[in-house]
Amino acid sequence: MGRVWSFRDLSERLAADQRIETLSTTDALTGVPNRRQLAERLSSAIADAQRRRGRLAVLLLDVDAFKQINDSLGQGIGDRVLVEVCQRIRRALRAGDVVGRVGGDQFAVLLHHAGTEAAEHAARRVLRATEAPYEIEGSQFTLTCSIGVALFPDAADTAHDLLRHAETAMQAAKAGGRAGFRFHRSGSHDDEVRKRVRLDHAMRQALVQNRFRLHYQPQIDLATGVVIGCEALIRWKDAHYGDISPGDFIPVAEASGFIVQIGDWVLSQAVAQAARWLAAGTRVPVSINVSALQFQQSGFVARVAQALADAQLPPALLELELTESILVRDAAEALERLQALAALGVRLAIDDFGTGYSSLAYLKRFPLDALKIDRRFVRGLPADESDVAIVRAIVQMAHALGLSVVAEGVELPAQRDFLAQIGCNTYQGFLYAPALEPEALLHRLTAA
Ligand SMILES: Nc1nc2c(ncn2[C@@H]2O[C@@H]3COP(=O)(O)O[C@H]4[C@@H](O)[C@H](n5cnc6c(=O)[nH]c(N)nc65)O[C@@H]4COP(=O)(O)O[C@H]3[C@H]2O)c(=O)[nH]1
Repeated sequence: MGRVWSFRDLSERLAADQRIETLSTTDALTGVPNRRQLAERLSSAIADAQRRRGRLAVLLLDVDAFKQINDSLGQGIGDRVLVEVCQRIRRALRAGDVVGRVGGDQFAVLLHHAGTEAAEHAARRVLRATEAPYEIEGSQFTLTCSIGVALFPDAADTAHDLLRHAETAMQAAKAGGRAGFRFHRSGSHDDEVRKRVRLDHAMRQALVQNRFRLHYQPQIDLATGVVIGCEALIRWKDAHYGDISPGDFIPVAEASGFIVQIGDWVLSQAVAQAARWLAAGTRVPVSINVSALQFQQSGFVARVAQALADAQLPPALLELELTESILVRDAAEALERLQALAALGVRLAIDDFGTGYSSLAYLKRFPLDALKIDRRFVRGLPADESDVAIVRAIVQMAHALGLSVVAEGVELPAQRDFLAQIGCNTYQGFLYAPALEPEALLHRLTAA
């Protein structure tokens, strides 16, 4: 049966809704916003400050040793203490500032338009106000509070993070002897810098102490299944840090410039290894990764020539993998350098193709031999339509330009089979083998 709503029903309903809304956003004991409402008000204040390029501060206050008050004077008095603390905080602040109860004995304060100085004044006022003697139901006592302060935009730019940082600062105030306040110190950036500096230092030690190794990942001809080359990948086992991935330390070396020395070491090690394999009767071309900074060194071409001469390696057994960014950055100079390298007789490949900006037509200007398709495009093969379209297009156009194509990161037979079917030339990936120690690679080659 249908329900007929009267005005009375409606107004009761609205009142009930209002009550529910109030209960879910207000702290029942003190009547101030609860954590949820405070976080909402903080979020909108942040959005507003962002628009105005303004500032704000969050204070997180915790009553010191509140449990003792509860235990010795009883929970009833404990509750009244919290109500009084809350009133004192409100009176110590400006009209527009917001106080909320965010935990048992924790209050948070949102100070609009406040920077360091204003936040410090407010924290001092709140501490003074809450430290004045209390008299509740005949009991007289004093208490202290600890406050943590976090500023927007200095410490964080979300309500959640500001509250979190204010809490950490409050805990620091407690650890520092209570009854005081602390600002959040944004250590994360400094920590990051320190970490990078330590890693850079450790890398320099590692090179001197000969802790780097090269492993070699086989590259397989898709038409014949024969290993026709390998990619040298650097490995670092540090005495203190353990195994460190090149994905972690190469970017640090690139940022500090140390990549030039590492790259030089890789070059001489890789050509020496290929020369040893050749001397042992196995002809395996080696590819090495060349960073942009290394490539841009004025002596780079001469260095490559020297390394080949030192190892007496035929240049055709060395391939340099360059990133697309090398071609895009200073095209005229890059072209000259690539021509000099091609004249030496080394092979040139573009690594991680598809992730940069160069178009295939643009590649025509450079004396390249191969393109390596980034493993991100290989991952979705053969099911992902867009990966299929991209890989197909790269293979077709590369072939039109006379370049051979190497697919990276092949992990599944279905990926390999699809690549073979569309005429891709070579693949590498865990499906055949990860990067192997030189002896293990030779073993795979001779056992095959
Ligand atoms: N998921 C998956 N990954 C596969 C598969 N097959 C190979 N890989 C990994 O893919 C990376 C391929 O090297 P990259 O794209 O040149 O990416 C390299 C390269 O940019 C850089 N790097 C490594 N060695 C050197 C080096 O000697 N010199 C320079 N400049 N960079 C290097 O570090 C990056 C990471 O190297 P690694 O950690 O050795 O990671 C290697 C390799 O171990 C596979 O089937 N699936």
